[in-house]
Amino acid sequence: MAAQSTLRHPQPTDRFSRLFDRLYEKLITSVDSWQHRSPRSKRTTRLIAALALTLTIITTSYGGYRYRRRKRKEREEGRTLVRMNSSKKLDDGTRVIYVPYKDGQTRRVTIHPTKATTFDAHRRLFLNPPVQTGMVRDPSLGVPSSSIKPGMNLAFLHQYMSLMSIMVPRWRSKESALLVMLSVSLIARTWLSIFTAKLEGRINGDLVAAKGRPFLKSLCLFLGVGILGASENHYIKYLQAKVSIAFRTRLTRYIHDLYVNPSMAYYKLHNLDGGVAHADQYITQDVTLFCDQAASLFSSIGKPLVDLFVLNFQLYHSLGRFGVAALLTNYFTTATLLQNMAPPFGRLKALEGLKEGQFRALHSRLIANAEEVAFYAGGPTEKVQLERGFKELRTVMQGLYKVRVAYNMLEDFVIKYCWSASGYLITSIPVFLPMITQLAHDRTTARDTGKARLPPTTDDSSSSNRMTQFVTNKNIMLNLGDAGSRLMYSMKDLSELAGYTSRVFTLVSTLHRVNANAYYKPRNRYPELYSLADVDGTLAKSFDGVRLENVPVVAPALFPMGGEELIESLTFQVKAGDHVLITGPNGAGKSAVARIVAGLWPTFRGITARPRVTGEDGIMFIPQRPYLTVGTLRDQVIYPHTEMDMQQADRRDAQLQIILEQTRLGYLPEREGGWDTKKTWKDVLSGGEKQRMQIARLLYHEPRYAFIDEGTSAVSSDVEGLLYETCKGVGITLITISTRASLKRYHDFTLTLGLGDDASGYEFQRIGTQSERESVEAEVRELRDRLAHVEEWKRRRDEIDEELKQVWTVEKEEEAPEEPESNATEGQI
Ligand SMILES: Nc1ncnc2c1ncn2[C@@H]1O[C@H](COP(=O)(O)OP(=O)(O)OP(=O)(O)O)[C@@H](O)[C@H]1O
Repeated sequence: MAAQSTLRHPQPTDRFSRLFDRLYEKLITSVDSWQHRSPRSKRTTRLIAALALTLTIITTSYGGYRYRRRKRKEREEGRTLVRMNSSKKLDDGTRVIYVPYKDGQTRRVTIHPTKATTFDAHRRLFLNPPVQTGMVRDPSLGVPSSSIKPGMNLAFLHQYMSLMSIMVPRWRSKESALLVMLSVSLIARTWLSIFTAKLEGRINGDLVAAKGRPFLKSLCLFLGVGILGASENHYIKYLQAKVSIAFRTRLTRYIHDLYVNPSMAYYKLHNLDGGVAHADQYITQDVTLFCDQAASLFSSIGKPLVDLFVLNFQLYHSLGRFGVAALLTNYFTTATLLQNMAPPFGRLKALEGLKEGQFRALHSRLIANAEEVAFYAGGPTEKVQLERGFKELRTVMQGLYKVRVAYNMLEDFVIKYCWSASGYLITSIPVFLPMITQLAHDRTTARDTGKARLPPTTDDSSSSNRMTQFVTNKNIMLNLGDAGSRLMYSMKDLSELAGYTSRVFTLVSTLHRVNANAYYKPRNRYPELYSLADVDGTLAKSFDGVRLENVPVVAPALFPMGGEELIESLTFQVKAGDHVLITGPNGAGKSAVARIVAGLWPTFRGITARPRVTGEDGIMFIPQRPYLTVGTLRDQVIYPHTEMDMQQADRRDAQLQIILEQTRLGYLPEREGGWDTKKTWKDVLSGGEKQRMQIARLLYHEPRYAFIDEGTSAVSSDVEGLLYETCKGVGITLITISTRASLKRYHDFTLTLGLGDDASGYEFQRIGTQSERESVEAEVRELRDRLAHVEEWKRRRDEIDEELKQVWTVEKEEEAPEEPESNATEGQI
């Protein structure tokens, strides 16, 4: 028979080849028909093609040129911005930062702010969880009740999924891609485990049957697979770390957007809401632990689950239904047993986090107030507090480790020994009871070899086969045991994750409550008077001036308690050019007025009106305690501007120098080594210098109105006057809070608080008017009257002393009756 020509197409036999051929023929036919239909000659076609090619080359080159030019410009801009350690802020709030990259290059990173619509959508998840989760207890509290204990329950599922919607915002996000890559790697790793188990089985089988060549071949393959397996393991760990960082980045940015924003949640959270103490610890430590655990969840739970599924499927082929059923029964029984005996790790972890935060806060406090404590020599007292904080933390930690060690012992015994023993028992089924698994074995072999049944075997080959099968099964069992134990261990991780999830969820939901002002009035009853659910006033921010109309001055209490009323109803107005001095005794509520106007404290009733913007052309507040920021000397003057803002405002260092001269701080740049010097300014500058620096800030920003709260109390009186005159000279309307009557000369009005018997009265007067003079005279008269009584009070005090002496003498005599008697006896003798 003639050999078939190799040039001839062999007849495609499979379905795929037939489909391919059909498609290919269709394509050729359509190209032919298009050529026949085209009226153009070959020359025209060539001309068009040449033109198209030229055009493509030109546009591509131009595009490439523009791309390179843009990149170069970006690099140059990046270098400048990196040098200035600054960032660009776009109109939509997007920040572009340039970070150093390899070999002096820079990389542009764009940070988009979280959209308002995203916050709106999430608010429902965080403030109104489904009823089934059991998290809604008291709707008036606004946030889900924290009384739900962290653990494996529906509340945890809801909390976890809500946080996941922040960390993986879209299917097409970078985080989704990372998770897909991680899942694929985990599946690949499982496949490699099975492959290795089979290979080991084959190596052992070849060894028993003394087959040299196949043995060496399998050994080489084993080494190759080993390289893949080892790299795969580390790649999985790398991916897991990347997922954790990506999660943390998303979550931290989201929390920062909620925490440090124009609604000043960073102030309100601690001073008004109180739902979360030590937010710093939540943001730094708990978020990190949560992200690490959440990222490792995919490996610690996802991988064992995939392993269990795939490996059980494999075992089903070798051990049959009976084996797998026995195996699964064993797993479920022990898993249920362990689950029921597991201590509440989630709750304990959450408690540990809380105590850790409190201990850290004590240390932060000591660092922040080191000088004051040192002056008082208060070290021993502070130490007692620190040790108390640590003792509380230690008690929780010890409790956690105690319950953990007992549980771990049980877990290890069950997983390592009971499971291994039952594993060996089940693996031996095909050896001792071949009839049970014969069917499955035949089916598997048929699939592997393509034959329906194995040929009859000799004794040697049958023992080699048994060896191969046993080692394969044993390895798969070991992998299965490992997967099962990892799943069991991860249950503990899961319950710890529940603790972190609960803490992070509480932080995010409380921040949502603060931002949305979600303090609802309770149904069927009145809210606490002057609580956050009882705010009926208005803060209007589009007024040229400062005006309070029937506003009660209330020192607020933490939600849901009611605040303390300092002044029942305050009304006054400050127009441009009318400088006002707010005065009165300590604690009368002077700074409270500034807090209400700044929007830190609520306007419970009435109307507060103020300019829209803070800073230039608006209003500025100089707080009682001077604040110095982290950064250069320049940053101290321009705060809250950054260097970038200063450039955009077209301001120069020379102008800053003039401002410092005006505040008598002109020597600072030279003394400190220039504008770019970075120091801990809080410790470098004296009390008076700090206050003068605050006035320098005022002169830099030139607002229309400025509240100065005891801003010059440490400044010498000659410089004080000069500072006030300079501020007035540049057109700033001053609203000064001070107890110094001497400051009246720089102001036009006084608002005196704390008048009357209960110190809740007030008076708003123009300085120098008849009534103001009369009220000052009345005050002086009152003081004189009081002084006139001093001699009388002294006399009365002496009388009381005399009376008391007599009482004490009588008491003493009554207390010691024995002594006179003995004296008398002595006298008689
Ligand atoms: N964050 C706060 N939460 C609750 N109450 C506060 C808070 N800050 C201050 N208070 C209270 O409000 C009252 C008024 O405080 P404010 O600071 O306005 O007094 P002041 O008149 O400025 O006194 P001083 O002259 O001592 O500065 C005080 O009784 C004070 O204890």
